[in-house]
Amino acid sequence: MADSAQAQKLVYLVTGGCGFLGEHVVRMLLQREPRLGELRVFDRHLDPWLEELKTGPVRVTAIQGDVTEAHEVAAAVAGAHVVIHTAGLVDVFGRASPETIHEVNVQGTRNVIEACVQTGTQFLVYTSSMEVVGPNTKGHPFYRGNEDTLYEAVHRHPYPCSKALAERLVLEANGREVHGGLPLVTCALRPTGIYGEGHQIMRDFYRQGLRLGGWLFRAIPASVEHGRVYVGNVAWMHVLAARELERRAALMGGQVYFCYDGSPYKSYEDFNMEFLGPCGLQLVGARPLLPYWVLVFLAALNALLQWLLRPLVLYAPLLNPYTLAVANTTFTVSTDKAQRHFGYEPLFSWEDSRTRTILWVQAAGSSAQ
Ligand SMILES: NC(=O)C1=CN([C@@H]2O[C@H](COP(=O)(O)OP(=O)(O)OC[C@H]3O[C@@H](n4cnc5c(N)ncnc54)[C@H](O)[C@@H]3O)[C@@H](O)[C@H]2O)C=CC1
Ligand SMILES: CC(C)CCC[C@@H](C)[C@H]1CC[C@H]2[C@@H]3[C@H](O)CC4=CC(=O)CC[C@]4(C)[C@H]3CC[C@]12C
Repeated sequence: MADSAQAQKLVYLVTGGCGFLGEHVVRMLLQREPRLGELRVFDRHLDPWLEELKTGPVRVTAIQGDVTEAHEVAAAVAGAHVVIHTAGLVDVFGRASPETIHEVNVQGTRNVIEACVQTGTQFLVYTSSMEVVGPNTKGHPFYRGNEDTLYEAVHRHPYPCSKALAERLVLEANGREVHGGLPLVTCALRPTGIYGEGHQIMRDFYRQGLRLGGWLFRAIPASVEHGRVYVGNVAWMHVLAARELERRAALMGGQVYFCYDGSPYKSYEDFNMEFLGPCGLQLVGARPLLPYWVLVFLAALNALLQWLLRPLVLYAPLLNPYTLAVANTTFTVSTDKAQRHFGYEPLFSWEDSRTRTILWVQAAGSSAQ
């Protein structure tokens, strides 16, 4: 697509395009990618809002499919110029089995790579995660780190294990020859905790706070910083990376980029209060109300109950040993690599991101969606 780049209309495929992040990527492409000719949205579950998008100038093709099915992926990838692979099983609560998480996140990614190679698609952007790095099982802090910061990445939980393996597959595939003889160019974007319109855990916290009469109770010390990034900026970073991969293949190919923006460094709960506070909730306690060992005990109890009840019912509360460790370990990034490599600047300021999220929480919290 080199010479006629300005004129040629491109075909993009977004896997997981109906998910929280995927929807934002899809809408961002339609708004901000002038070379877009066709947008293929591939997901296991197609959402009704896709229908509205079909009336615009860009051809939007909804494809119901499963990334674990190699033939379905190959059919969707055939003829695409760029793939943004954001589909994944995000489960840190024990809802799915480790085998299923591996199958979707690792084998699904392998299928996407092989489909690119077989069909001649040259550009692949993969949605990785901060979890590929940490927090690690030892609870070491990662304080304002960047892509080159040395950190002992040790995983045991199926989700980070699967994201780390999948990211490695994507990076190792960079440079492979695709059908037609050209090299595959890949990169991986690593969001920290994403927030914004569509963030289900935020909505759940809001509803829980309403049920408790407007109160939430501090569980984690305010001094523990947790990295967060606005979904619109994560989507924008995907769109920009996908666009620039062709022009800057030598620089960007095989690289990883943390996703970042101007969101403040705060604890997980204090950050959530930036949105839940204006929606009428209050966080009780300058310090955690329960001693940490009680939380550790409750998290272990939840894990035991999950295991005992599994034959009868799925018990998957938010608090378990893994989520407690993540929430209780400082992990924040400070980097400008995406700016240096492909000119990324956040599209949404912190104030914009905050306002948009508050409006969504207010609407989502009071409706049944
Ligand atoms: N939510 C977060 O804070 C973060 C998410 N990520 C990554 O971002 C990506 C998107 O995550 P979210 O939007 O939060 O999750 P999500 O669950 O809202 O979206 C994932 C989408 O993938 C689809 N999907 C799942 N299994 C599939 C399969 N077998 N075949 C086809 N489609 C399938 C789902 O139907 C869903 O629409 C994931 O790869 C996740 O690992 C990375 C860092 C942080
Ligand atoms: C008081 C409790 C201990 C609070 C529980 C909060 C947890 C449910 C969430 C705290 C940190 C979140 C994770 C973090 O933002 C990093 C993530 C990256 C991903 O790729 C997927 C999601 C997640 C694991 C995210 C999940 C919820 C938390 C564990």
